[in-house]
Amino acid sequence: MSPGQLRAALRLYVVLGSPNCAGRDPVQVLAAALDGGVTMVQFREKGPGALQGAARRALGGELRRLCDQRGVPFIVNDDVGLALELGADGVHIGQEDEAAVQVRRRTSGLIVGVSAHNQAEAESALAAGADYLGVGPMYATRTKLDAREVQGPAGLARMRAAGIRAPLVGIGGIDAGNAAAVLAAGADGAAVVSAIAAARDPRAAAAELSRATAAVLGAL
Ligand SMILES: C=C1C=NC(C(F)(F)F)=NC1=N
Repeated sequence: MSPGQLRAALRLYVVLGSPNCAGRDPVQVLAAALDGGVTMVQFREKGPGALQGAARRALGGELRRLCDQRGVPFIVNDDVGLALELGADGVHIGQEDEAAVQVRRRTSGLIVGVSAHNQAEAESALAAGADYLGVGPMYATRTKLDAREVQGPAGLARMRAAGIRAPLVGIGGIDAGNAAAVLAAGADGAAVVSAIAAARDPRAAAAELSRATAAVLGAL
């Protein structure tokens, strides 16, 4: 996938696992989100109640198949072995995870995304071979229990001003009401968890976010 294709894929990036789906079947929630127009998917089975072992692998396989059917890139969070086992299109790792350079070596050809909270982390991740950066938290987040301090879209704008040209996606507390500011700050897309996965109507929530992100990118 070229950097240009990756930028387009990052426009509306849903990140989810069973703990984020408000008790609903994550497969049904993802199918609805895909119908609503999400452009990339991250399987992040983490936090209280997360599946482990065979159940985790089975859910990952079902979500992978859904994305395959829709031609949407499927990324696995943290677990490189699971990403390889599921034939994922990529992996997303945090600063505390296996260094991007090791991951790059083990996953030749896969998309490698890395979380970055500041310029130094962004530069080291890109030097290690990251294909895109997840920058946040943009706003107060309901999902990540150990989130770093909220930096807002300004934090992402600072990275662009400092010369970071790589594909960037903002994450943390993003919904249809505040997504535009993240893209206007220079992000290629918005990564969304609860605003879609916990929505009463995930398809409608994804469609509203898809319109919001397309409108800003179209206007830039
Ligand atoms: C901790 C994370 C930070 N950023 C991202 C994403 F936005 F998708 F790149 N995903 C994560 N799991």
